[in-house]
Amino acid sequence: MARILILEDDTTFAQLLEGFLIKNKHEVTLVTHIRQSFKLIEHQEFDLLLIDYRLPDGTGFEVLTHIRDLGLSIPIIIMTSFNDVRTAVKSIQLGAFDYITKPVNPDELLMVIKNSLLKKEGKIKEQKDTGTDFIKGKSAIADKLYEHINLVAPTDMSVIIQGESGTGKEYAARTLHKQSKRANKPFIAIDCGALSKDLAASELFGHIKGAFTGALNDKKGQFEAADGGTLFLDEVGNLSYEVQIKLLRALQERVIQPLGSTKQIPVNVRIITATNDDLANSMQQGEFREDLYHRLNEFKIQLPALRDRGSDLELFINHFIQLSNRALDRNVERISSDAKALLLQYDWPGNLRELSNVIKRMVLLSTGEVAQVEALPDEMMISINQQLPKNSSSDLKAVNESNEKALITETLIKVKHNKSKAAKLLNIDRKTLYSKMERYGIE
Ligand SMILES: Nc1ncnc2c1ncn2[C@@H]1O[C@H](COP(=O)(O)OP(=O)(O)OP(=O)(O)O)[C@@H](O)[C@H]1O
Repeated sequence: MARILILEDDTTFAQLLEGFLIKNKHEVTLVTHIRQSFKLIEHQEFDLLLIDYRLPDGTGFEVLTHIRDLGLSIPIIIMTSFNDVRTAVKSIQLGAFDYITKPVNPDELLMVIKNSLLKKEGKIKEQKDTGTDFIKGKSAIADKLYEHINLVAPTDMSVIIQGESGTGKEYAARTLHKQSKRANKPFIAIDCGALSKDLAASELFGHIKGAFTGALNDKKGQFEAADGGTLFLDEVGNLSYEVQIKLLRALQERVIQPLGSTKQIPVNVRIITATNDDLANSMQQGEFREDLYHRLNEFKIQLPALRDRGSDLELFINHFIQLSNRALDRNVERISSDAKALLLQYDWPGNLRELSNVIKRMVLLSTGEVAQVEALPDEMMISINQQLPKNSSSDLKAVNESNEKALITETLIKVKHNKSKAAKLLNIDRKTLYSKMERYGIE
């Protein structure tokens, strides 16, 4: 049983959710506005927040930032429409545990809630710690990436890992650590995006009792905790200017000074940072210190977007199917050709994290050995169609055929593969529909 706060302004949907979660033995509180949720969070304890992204008095981001500023560690799940997946992915950077796309599938929701609660209790080991769920890929771009990783890993150089959200920056940082001389010492990952301005310095460098209101005991900072090992600073661009100065000093002088203390503590830490913004740009705008940037950027690794990884996409699809089969006790052996065609066409703005979520949902919804297109979010098709105008082909026949194929597939999904209905909507007869489906290889 968990105490769940639902923040959702669509009251009918919220009540449906409430009923469903109560049936599954959770305790539920419903609110429709952000300001109501702030009041409740201050006075009541919750195990989990389930938040709609678009709300009447703001967005889910404001709740995430508020929770972060309060220093609370309640898992937050953002509910969003498929079209907002880019924003949902951003919410993960701000500390959300996960996101779920609307229309919410009940089984998927229960799975995400269960994972969040287990993670909160520390009952699931971070998957990222194990070596078996990691794959490299076989594309030319992956070869280049691992060539760079292998080159720089054994050195003590500071590395900046740059890449869009969900491309696997933390995975890459762990790989660098594992392949370094520091492998037997700690690897500590800090999400700078989820740290409030006030807490960041104390988290990194520690504090002594009484250093500020609320500092009831001495606290060791992560720099000290990572001594001898690697400190991974994710979303480093979010650190405030004051913390940037302290960080630079720690790197240059190899000592840290906990807040409120006069003691200098020597530290030996390798720094790996990650960013999905262009730090060079923040630097030009005066938001990120140039001296710190150069100190962090002794070597840069660029992680490719999933859409640019060519044949790796199929490898990752199969990999995530295997992982999801294991986690969800399913037995999906393959995906139908039209589902596969969709997965290969989509542009994956949320990269590997989004792919992993979509596949997990697909496997969850597939009870047989073949995952069908119905197990993919309908909106994915719409999004693919919006991508189509980018097709720069000057071959009119090819463009027409590709549009026709997309429209037929989309309609079939809409009518749940009822061919008569699809033919009617498309304004063609059934026979023509069958022959077109055969020509385009639509199952
Ligand atoms: N090489 C890999 N092999 C298998 N799975 C991977 C790999 N890299 C990333 N993933 C998957 O993608 C998810 C996102 O990876 P990760 O957290 O490292 O991305 P990120 O770029 O650090 O994201 P963010 O920008 O949001 O911080 C992981 O939880 C994992 O499921």
